[in-house]
Amino acid sequence: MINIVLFGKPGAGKGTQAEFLKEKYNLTHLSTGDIFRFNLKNDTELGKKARGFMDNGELVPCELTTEMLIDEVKKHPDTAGFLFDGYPRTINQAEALDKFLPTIGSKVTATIALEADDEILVARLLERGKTSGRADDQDEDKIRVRYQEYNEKTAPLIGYYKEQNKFHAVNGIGTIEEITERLTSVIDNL
Ligand SMILES: Nc1ncnc2c1ncn2[C@@H]1O[C@H](COP(=O)(O)OP(=O)(O)O)[C@@H](O)[C@H]1O
Repeated sequence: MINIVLFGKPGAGKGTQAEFLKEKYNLTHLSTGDIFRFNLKNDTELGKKARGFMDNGELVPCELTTEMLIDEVKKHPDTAGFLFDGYPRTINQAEALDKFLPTIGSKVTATIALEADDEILVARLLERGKTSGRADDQDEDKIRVRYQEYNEKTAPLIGYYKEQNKFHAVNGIGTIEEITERLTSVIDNL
């Protein structure tokens, strides 16, 4: 089983690249953002609990997120592996994943970060907000909160995975195809 954590700031292109990588490597793509948005749209109990946090650009509490993620993983017992997109986003979540995966005989294979400058990313998000209907992409203040959340809570994961020799970074600026190529060359050399 190969488990890849796609890592990067909001707007870095994780979702776009995940679409290609899941096909190429036959992986199950789990995007916590997408799962939350599905629950929001369908007004589920989980959606009701997550809405306020998401609309403000804040992280949803870890217990809720981890429980949801583990439920999703368990739905795919026969998969060749997972592509985690948007999870883990805190040290607490990374530790939860490192505790859970061994219970299904697995582990994180590698974390790959898509890197890009903040100004480029904010511009991308505002552009996406024009068409995606995502409330958190339409307001610069909310975007700023997401970057604060990233810097405070998610950036420490770089050190966490570096210590485990599992951290790889690729340049996230270029055409979609160029970036896919950079990612596949990392994965093919794992
Ligand atoms: N691992 C997580 N932990 C807590 N909250 C999360 C997590 N993943 C997604 N969310 C919530 O969903 C929102 C949107 O997630 P996502 O689409 O991955 O965002 P982005 O485009 O900012 O990377 C986040 O701002 C957060 O509120």
